[in-house]
Amino acid sequence: MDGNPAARMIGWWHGVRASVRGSLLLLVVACVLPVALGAALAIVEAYREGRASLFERALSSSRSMMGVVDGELRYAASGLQLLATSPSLARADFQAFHAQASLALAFHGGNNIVLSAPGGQQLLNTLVRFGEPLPMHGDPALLRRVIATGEPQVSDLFIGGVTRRPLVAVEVPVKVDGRVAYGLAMGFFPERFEALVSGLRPDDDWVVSVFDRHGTIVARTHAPERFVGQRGSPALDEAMQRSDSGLVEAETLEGVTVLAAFSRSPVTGWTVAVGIPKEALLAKLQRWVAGLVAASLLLMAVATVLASRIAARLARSMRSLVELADALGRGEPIDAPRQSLREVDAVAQALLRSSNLLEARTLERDTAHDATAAARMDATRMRHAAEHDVLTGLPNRARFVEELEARVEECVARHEGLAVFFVDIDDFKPVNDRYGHLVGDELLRDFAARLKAGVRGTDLVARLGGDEFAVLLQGVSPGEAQAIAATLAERLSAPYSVQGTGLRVTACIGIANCPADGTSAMQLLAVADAAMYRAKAAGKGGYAMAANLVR
Ligand SMILES: Nc1nc2c(ncn2[C@@H]2O[C@H](COP(=O)(O)OP(=O)(O)OP(=O)(O)O)[C@@H](O)[C@H]2O)c(=O)[nH]1
Repeated sequence: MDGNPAARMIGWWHGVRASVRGSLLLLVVACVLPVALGAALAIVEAYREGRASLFERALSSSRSMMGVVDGELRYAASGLQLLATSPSLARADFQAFHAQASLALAFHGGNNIVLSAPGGQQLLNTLVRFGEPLPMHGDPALLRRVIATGEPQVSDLFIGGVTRRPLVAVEVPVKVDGRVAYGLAMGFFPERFEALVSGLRPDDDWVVSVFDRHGTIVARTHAPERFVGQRGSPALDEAMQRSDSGLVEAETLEGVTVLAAFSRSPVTGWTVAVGIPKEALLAKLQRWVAGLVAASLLLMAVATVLASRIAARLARSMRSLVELADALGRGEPIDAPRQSLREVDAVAQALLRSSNLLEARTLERDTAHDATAAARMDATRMRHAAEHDVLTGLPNRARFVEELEARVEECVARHEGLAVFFVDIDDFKPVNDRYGHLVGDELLRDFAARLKAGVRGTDLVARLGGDEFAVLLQGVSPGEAQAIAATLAERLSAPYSVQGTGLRVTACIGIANCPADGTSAMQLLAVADAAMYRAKAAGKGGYAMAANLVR
């Protein structure tokens, strides 16, 4: 048993009796399947690349949005720093500063400007008319950081003291005589940042969120009223805690699966996250897959139809070849009409040539056979004519002598008895003379028949010529021969009726016995002839043994 799987496979393949149609369909599947698989792999690869490219776009978008947010805050800080140098502040002329701050606010996207004492008491708020009572600083921690560092600071999301709404602020220190005398802040509503990042999105589906240093949503392009103030989705939140920028597949707070990228600002510690719905990518993939499936099915259908047609055509051609071959096998003449397939046509023409050749050979053989049969018939006829008498149909002298020679040899070898009768009609000439030769002929035929009927079927009766006949009796003793001759002479002398004429003739029989009277055909015939003459001499109508004359 061959253990090689490849050899076993080849062996199995050779053992399979497949139809043309089945083989062609297998070919179709074998061709289409790898193409479809290749296309599927290409789609998967394209999906991977598309995913990577989307991540890349999301990341670069998050960086550029972060830059814009940073720019806005920086711009606010620089505006505040400029405002902080106002002589009105040095003079503590807050009313004049209120007017200056309100004017400066118009050049920024901020909501208000607030001046606070180091202890947290708001001294001035552009949202409130000068002189009216003011609340405490909304984000005391921010003020403390500003005082502690002497540098501009950006807040986290907090609830504004006047607006009672979530907002963020940029605050700078106002130094008088070298020490921080106030905190000057510009507040922003989340909508300001929403507007900034929204304008940078290439697609409205993109979900962009701006987070403060603690991961709280400061602004959001989608449903800000629901989610500002909350933390991001757990996966994104976790990723943002781990690193300053990165990529993550996560669900938004609404439950939409997105490919998200985030970047943290090294300046403010804020983070911008951009989420691109995966659905768009999947929809594209679905379109590709649907296209691939449709193309594969179409290709398969077209190929199957073509294969079926080719198979049907081949099968038809093959069937016609089988019919031709069967007809050829039966030896029938065949007609091979032109086939549409070149190879099949070549076989059909070859079968036609074979048929023609076979027909020609058969004709030749039949002709030769007919000639042989005719020749054989002629030879048989000639042989028969050469060995038989035309009138009576009995073997003639030559045949009788030939047979006698053979039988004599046998009898001598076996020590068996054999007798030869020489029979001659008495006074036949007068019959001819009186009744004519036709009557004579008829009488000769009747005589021959009676002679034949008077001996055994195995005995050979021959006409030697004229009115002379001979009989060969094998296996008889001289005594038996004599008895047979006596009976025969008796029967032969009974009246004949020829053409309505009653005739009476007798015959003389000369008997020679082998081996007593001779051991050769000619010898025995001559002895019998002599005995017959002796019988005639004795008075006709009798028989005579070679040695003795009886009656
Ligand atoms: N009708 C007919 N006659 C034949 C034929 N052959 C020989 N003969 C005749 O047979 C006759 C024989 O006569 P013969 O030999 O003289 O003998 P026979 O007349 O019988 O006289 P015996 O023999 O002495 O008794 C001849 O007249 C032949 O012409 C034949 O085929 N047909």
